[in-house]
Amino acid sequence: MTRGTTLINGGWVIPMTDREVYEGGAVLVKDGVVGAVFRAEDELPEVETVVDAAGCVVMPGLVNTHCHSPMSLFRGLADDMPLASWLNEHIFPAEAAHINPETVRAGALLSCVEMLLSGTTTVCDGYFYEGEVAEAVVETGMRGVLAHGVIDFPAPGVPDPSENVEKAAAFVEAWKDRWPLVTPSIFCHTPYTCSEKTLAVAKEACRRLGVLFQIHVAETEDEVQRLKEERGISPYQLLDDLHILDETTLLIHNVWMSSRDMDLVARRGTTASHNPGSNTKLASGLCPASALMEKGIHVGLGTDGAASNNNLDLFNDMQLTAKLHKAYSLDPVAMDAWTVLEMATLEGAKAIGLGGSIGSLLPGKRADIILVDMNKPHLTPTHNPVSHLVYAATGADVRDVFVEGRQVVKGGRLLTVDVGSVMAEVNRIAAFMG
Ligand SMILES: CSC[C@H]1O[C@@H](n2cnc3c(O)ncnc32)[C@H](O)[C@@H]1O
Ligand SMILES: [Zn+2]
Repeated sequence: MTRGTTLINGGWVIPMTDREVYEGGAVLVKDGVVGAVFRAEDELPEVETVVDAAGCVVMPGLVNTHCHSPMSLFRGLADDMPLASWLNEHIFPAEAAHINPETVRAGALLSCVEMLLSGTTTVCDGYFYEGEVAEAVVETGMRGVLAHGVIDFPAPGVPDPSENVEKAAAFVEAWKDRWPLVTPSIFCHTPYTCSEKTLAVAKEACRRLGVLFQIHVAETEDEVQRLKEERGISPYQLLDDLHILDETTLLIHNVWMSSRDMDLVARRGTTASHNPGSNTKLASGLCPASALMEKGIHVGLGTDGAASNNNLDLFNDMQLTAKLHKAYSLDPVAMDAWTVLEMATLEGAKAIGLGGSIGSLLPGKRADIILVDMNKPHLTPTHNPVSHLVYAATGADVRDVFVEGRQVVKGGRLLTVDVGSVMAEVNRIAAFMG
């Protein structure tokens, strides 16, 4: 028996290293890392702890490639309107009035709680006071690629926009080697709220610091149309002219893309985040995710913030992705369940620069593992667990969650923070919002 070893044994192991389900398999975890994956017929090692996974799917934790975690504070504050009104008339004013380090910490804690309980182990996030988000991620035991936001207006914590990139770079310096589960990054809001100079300087800082550059792009038809009228180019051409499109840039939304834009992004090796919940609710449109993947672009799934989705349960977004693309293309084969599951795990990990360490249960990768309980009426019978994960399960079916080998959810209960207190604090803050 090797000390410090855990065997997650039984159920349907889906390692995401191939399109195979190991029925009655097992996963060995040692020192926070996946030690081995076993098939039913393999001999199992003697270990210190055994977790009984009978009746459960055992798979990599989900990867949320786009979120603004503090925005759970604004959940349900402004619904049923387009992006421009949502942002300019409701969200920006609410941020100016209510965002400060304490409220960011409270909203981020709530989002981390929601994500962990629904099986998301890694979040790629961008906001203001992102250091507070990082503290919340550490406290709850999540993994995160966390970005300080850059916008050319006075913003929470950055009253002078001329200091925005400097502040973002300072965040990266502060978190670069601080906590192994936190990878810092920089997030430019959009090509229409950041000047060309800001975009170029922010990307240059990312290059110097060796971190991911993130940006919302081509979210609405109006955004693309305006740039075309003003400059005669697409936002992708603009970003490429500024040398921003490369393998360490994550493009978020990508709803209004031409095939020329897609080819350009593919040539540059740039990655993408698909946010179907937010894009449908704001009536922005649908990202051509299948076409992007056919061109070899890594596309992950994102929830966006809880103010535009309105929850952070990636199981919802998986189901939406599978169904929307079929309806839109009139092709029942489009976005099959395996493809969607890959987007929510390994492809998402690749999209945010963590493909070498998470997203599958390949031995040597970090042990971010979830158990999804199939012993539920709405998941019975289990002819095909992959089908259930995409078309029938919800985050509430997640039983256990491990991040870096540490159990943070057990039997549907969070072990790291007191959920009631987190909710009470957000309710206290929300009481001040009109
Ligand atoms: C610098 S990122 C934080 C900034 O982005 C705003 N935001 C949230 N969701 C969206 C979206 O879908 N499109 C554009 N901007 C968005 C958020 O409110 C923050 O101000
Ligand atoms: Zn966003």
